[in-house]
Amino acid sequence: MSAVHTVAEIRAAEDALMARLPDGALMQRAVAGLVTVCAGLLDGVYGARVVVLAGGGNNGGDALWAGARLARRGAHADAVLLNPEKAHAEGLAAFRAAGGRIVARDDVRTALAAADLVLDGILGIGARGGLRGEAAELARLLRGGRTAGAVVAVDLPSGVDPDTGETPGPHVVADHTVTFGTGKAALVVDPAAAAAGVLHPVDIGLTPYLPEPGLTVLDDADVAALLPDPGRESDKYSRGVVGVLAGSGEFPGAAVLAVGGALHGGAGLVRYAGPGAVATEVRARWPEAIAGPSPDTVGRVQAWTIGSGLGSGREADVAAALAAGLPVLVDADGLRWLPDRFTGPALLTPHAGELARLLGVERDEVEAGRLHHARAAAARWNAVVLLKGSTTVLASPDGRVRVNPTGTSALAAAGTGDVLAGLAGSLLAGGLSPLDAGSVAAYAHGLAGRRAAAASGYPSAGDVLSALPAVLRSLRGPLQ
Ligand SMILES: NC(=O)C1=CN([C@@H]2O[C@H](COP(=O)(O)OP(=O)(O)OC[C@H]3O[C@@H](n4cnc5c(N)ncnc54)[C@H](OP(=O)(O)O)[C@@H]3O)[C@@H](O)[C@H]2O)[C@@H](O)CC1
Ligand SMILES: [K+]
Repeated sequence: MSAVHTVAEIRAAEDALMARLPDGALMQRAVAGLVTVCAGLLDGVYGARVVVLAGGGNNGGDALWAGARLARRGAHADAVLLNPEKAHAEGLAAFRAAGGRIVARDDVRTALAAADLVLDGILGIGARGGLRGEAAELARLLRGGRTAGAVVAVDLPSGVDPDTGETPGPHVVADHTVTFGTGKAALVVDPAAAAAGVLHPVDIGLTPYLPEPGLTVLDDADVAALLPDPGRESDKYSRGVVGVLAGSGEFPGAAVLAVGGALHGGAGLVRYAGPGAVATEVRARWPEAIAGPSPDTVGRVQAWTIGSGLGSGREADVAAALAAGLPVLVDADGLRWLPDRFTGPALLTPHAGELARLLGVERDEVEAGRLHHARAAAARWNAVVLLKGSTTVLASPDGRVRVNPTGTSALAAAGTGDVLAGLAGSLLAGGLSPLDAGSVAAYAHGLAGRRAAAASGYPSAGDVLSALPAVLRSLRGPLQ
């Protein structure tokens, strides 16, 4: 599991750690990690051209110290000082002593054009708002492809908002980000995360001083530990029975895909509720599913998945499924008929457009502030909100957040959301909490998307579904 902390938490931990260390020692740990990554990216440090962009804070200090160390190893190091009066004094002295040169304003373009590596030390966790003035102009130059070399962001791409993942204005777009101590929301939540490139975490000894993280990113081992493990003694009922209320005459395929996702998510039994013609299609594809015309008639379940392809005029069916008071997942068309507030375990799985409609804002606003809007909806409906899209975000009403790291553009295809809804509903029926069910489902779904994309250029939702069993098997091992 990787952890993400807020700037306030990082500052408090740094203060506690620095109190036990000699002056400057923490920065030197950060710089050592930064130099190692830079050296690895260069085709030899000796003779390489390195340009340091240094702002007036400690982020600029890191970059200047790193430039100094690379210069000592034979690199040609140039620095652009954005705020010369405030430049980090020790870092600048070390840079000069190592032979580094300060670039005159008129020569910045030329220096960038010749650079093998650019170190972005304009702003780190001290950022407030997007880049302004000359810093904004530099970021534009970098984005305009004025440098052939790699852009390496120090701690964060300058100008992104560390705690929200928002990009309030001009910012650097990096090829790599070397980040210190712990993760930041900006490195895992779009749109900021898209500016970070490849992440290189550097341990500076902060972990013992940091609190439990409010935001986490799961890995394979976390997901394996969370996946329900049916014992040898279990039967189909103890593994969980999931009800799927999905599909319509207009969208029968949504029901087929959602039931397919549910069948592969570990539940022992899937009960489908929907119109006869759709039920016939569902049974033709999945003879193991049981079907009935409505939530009331289909039999007992332990969780409901509601919404994929429901179309219009299904309010009564949705109300009937919700009335059972069971753990529930609501997706797609089902989101039109939410209760005022959930009182039991609930997982909502909107994409940005659906969440925008729920909250009465524009889709662009949701895309620009994914964390904020997912949290707002979680608080408003007392439900876990899984906001789909680039960097899927899950916000729980208790304040916890998870970000899914396995997303892929392969999932941007019709029907993949139905598969996810079925899968997550199945995990709910298997006893997982909405936050665990949503994050495990998103993780496995992303891996299935990647696996399907590796096998076929542009995978369909059916391909993603077909890839799920192998993904789940590789995560949890075979059933005993
Ligand atoms: N603490 C430690 O020991 C360690 C810290 N470490 C490193 O320190 C970094 C944090 O350093 P930091 O706190 O000095 O803040 P930083 O990100 O350099 O920015 C502050 C400067 O930016 C300016 N500024 C702000 N917004 C702006 C804008 N929109 N556009 C333009 N300017 C803007 C602001 O100016 P002001 O507005 O105050 O005049 C101020 O000059 C951290 O990310 C990591 O890299 C590591 O070495 C590990 C050990
Ligand atoms: K930076």
